[in-house]
Amino acid sequence: MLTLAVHDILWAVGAALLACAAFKIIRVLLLPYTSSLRDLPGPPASSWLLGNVSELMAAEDFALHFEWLEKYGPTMKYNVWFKLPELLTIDARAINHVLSHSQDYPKPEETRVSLVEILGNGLVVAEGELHRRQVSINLNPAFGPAQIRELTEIFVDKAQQLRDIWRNEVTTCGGTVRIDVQSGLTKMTLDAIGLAGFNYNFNALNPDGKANELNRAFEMMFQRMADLERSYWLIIRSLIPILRYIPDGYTRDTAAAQKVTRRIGMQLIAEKKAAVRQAAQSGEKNAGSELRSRDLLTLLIKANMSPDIPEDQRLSDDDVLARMFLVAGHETTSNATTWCLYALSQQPNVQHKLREELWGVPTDSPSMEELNALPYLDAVIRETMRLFPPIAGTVRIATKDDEIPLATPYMDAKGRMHDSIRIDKGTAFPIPIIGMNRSKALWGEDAREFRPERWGSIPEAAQQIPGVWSNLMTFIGGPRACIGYRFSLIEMKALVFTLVRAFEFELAVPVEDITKKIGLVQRPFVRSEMEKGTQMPLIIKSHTRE
Ligand code: HEM
Repeated sequence: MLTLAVHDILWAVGAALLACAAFKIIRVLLLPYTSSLRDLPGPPASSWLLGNVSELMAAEDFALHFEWLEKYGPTMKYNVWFKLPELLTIDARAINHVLSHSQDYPKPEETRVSLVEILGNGLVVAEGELHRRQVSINLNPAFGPAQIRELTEIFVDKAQQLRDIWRNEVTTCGGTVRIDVQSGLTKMTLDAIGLAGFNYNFNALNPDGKANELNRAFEMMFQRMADLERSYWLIIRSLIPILRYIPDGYTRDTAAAQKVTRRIGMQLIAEKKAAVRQAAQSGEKNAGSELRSRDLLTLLIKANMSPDIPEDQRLSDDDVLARMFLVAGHETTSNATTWCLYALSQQPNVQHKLREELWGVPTDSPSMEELNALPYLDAVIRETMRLFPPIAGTVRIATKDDEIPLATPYMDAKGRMHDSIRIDKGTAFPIPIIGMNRSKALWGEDAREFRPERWGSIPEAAQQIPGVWSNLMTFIGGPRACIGYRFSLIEMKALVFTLVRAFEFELAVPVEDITKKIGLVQRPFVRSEMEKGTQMPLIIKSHTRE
């Protein structure tokens, strides 16, 4: 009797689950006819199963997105699998609405879950009140101009170390050498974030080229983050939570890497807490003058131990450890600098003009103020960040039905005009970083060209872009904008200053041979050497001044 009851209950639960799944599937399949996006203008789907996915995958460097935006206007839709409509808008007012209402538009759950697996429950993935508290209490001060000024010396030292390594190679090879600049730049930025972030020497720029234990663990984590967007298994796994319990190479690798980062991270935290306590006890007022005391982790620990912070608002050691993964920034900066050297290799006049400005500075080791006082360097960095944003796009999810205001009204498929987009709860809202940065409608006909001179006066339309920095979407905007942007910009200026003074750069392969693949960042590849992985081969020659 009891067996029968259990059996019946199992059947009932199974049937309920099946009905629930069927209801969800039917609802999704009906979206092309029920979604509030259905009447937006846009290209017809090529097939029911693939929508426009195959054309999108065949297009390079977002060319199709730009073609569509020019044809259908700044607010449109295209179709993905099963003809599901996907919104695409570069309307500055709409983007501003979404970014400034960050509580209503968080990151999608699957992105957050995947990042938590790799990074732990840190700032990049925290939402709501927890995020606000973490940023306002503990992090913002550590990323302000005063702190970044202190870190400039680290950036300049590390840039000079990279310059000396390349100079040796040039000398050994008799005057010119082909170098994969991306590899050296990535090592430099890892070393810089190690020292600036937590006074840890990754020693990635070491002469024997061997990676230390923490460096290897980080390499593994970044590799896994890049895989998130490339592997079908990982995409499916992020969408179906139960699959995450199946042990695979991915979980094994990330767990092993996390074990190493946790052990070394906790040891660093304990050392820094002891040092902060000791400094407080001995009344040391001058703790900020040493390299050890200016790293971001020490600042964070000091702020967290301050008597002004109520006990219940302090971060735990685990929270602090998660904050160490701010290194999420190092590959973005090296990637942007790689594309900057590429752009300069394509524009000898710009390279020459920049070098002349840099040689006007009477020191090899400039301060933050000296770097910021160079207008052409500034314009070159802005233009690089506009044309080559390391992160091409991101996405948010509407947590409630909403009406998003538009600067430019659109005409729907039935000929009616709308000055807002109606959006249903659960709809994805992409933030097309590269789409806005390269839009002809916003930047003018030469939007796809590298032209630092444009920064003398930017078009009025571009001035509406709600970016946290420089009317660009590169670091996005609103409460969830990148907090490391000042850090990156000065690091990049230190690198470009040091390298462009020392060397002349030329592309080592025909320009058509360079392509990009999107992982975590937009990585460069050589078409005829895909097996070598990501690289940016440049011919480097020492610059000599008469
Ligand atoms: C060129 C360099 C960089 C670029 C282009 C960049 C870009 C971005 C973007 C687009 C976001 C928003 C991602 C999203 O919400 O989907 C972001 C967030 C973030 N970035 Fe950066 N970043 C750079 C460097 C850095 C550096 C050097 C650091 C730290 C030292 C850093 C720390 C962070 C943090 C902590 C967040 C999360 C902020 C939050 O959610 O409140 N970034 N970054």
